[in-house]
Amino acid sequence: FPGSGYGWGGGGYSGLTPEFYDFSCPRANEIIMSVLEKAIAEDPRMAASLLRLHFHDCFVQGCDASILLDDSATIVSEKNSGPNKNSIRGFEVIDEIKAKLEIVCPHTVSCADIITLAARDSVVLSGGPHWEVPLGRRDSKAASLSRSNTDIPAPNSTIKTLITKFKRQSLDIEDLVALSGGHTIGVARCVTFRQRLYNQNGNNQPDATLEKTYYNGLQKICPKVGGDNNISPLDFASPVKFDNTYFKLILWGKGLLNSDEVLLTGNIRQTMELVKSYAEDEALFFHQFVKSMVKMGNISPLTGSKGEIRKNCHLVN
Ligand code: HEM
Ligand SMILES: [Ca+2]
Ligand SMILES: [Ca+2]
Repeated sequence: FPGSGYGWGGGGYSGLTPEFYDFSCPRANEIIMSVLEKAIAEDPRMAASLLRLHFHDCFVQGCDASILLDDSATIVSEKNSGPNKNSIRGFEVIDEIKAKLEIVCPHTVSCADIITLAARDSVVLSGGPHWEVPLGRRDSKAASLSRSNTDIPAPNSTIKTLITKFKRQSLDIEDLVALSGGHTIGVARCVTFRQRLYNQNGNNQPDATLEKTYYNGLQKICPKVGGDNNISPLDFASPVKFDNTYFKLILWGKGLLNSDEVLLTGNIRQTMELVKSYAEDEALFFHQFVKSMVKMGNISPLTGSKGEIRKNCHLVN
């Protein structure tokens, strides 16, 4: 089996293979990469946004491009869910890729595979690891606003909730910690971390695990009232570089979201030890991140005659 070691998801054989478009659209990879090189050069944050787009797609009905569907007579779009609204980005870049691919190989490359490849290439272009992406996902004919609201973890989640929500996707503790390392790039809005600054436990006190100087800086960006959309880097030391600094910052009390810091402080020995290991050993982080990205990318793919290849990623055919 070509690409063996990759086509296997958490629950077994996924039916996907890296060679899927080798004959039907051999230039797919290079076309996607060329669009991304330009988009990320113009806006370095776009790499982060595309990585997150993949995560928010895969956690709702699997990696089926459900997140790209707009509201219509039959669709209630996931774009308006709590985790996505005023937050998720990258749709225009996916559209540009899809338009180019439709010219070269019409009705061939799924929107779901485009998102998956764009996430991988975004990591590569940010200085992270490269890996082979199993391909052959097809696109959904439905979306789920309700599951987008319930299945994507919130930033104030406890460690137990994070573990539970990952487990629901057949992702384990190693996957949770490694994939959280996606926060080595990109930013978050004040509304997603305000609670930690002013009222973490309902006692009008900041989160005690926040390092003091970091906390002082965050207060300036994120006041008690207003400034909801002010942004702060998830990894302020290297916000556009894919590296292991995210884990070092957590050790220093400088993780931005509650969901970041509780990987260390949430009293689960295994997550705590993984944070320390990844902070010490970038190669180890990269190795596990790749494994976990393949696993996340293999969540409930539509294959064979299930789903469809959308002509326009915004709409069912
Ligand atoms: C573990 C549970 C997770 C939680 C609670 C979480 C939460 C968040 C939140 C609240 C933001 C900021 C959104 C905003 O302010 O608009 C964010 C951004 C981001 N997340 Fe996560 N996330 C999690 C896991 C992941 C995973 C698994 C990945 C990918 C592997 C990821 C990649 C990103 C990236 C790259 C950004 C920055 C996006 C940008 O700058 O546009 N996150 N996350
Ligand atoms: Ca989906
Ligand atoms: Ca970084």
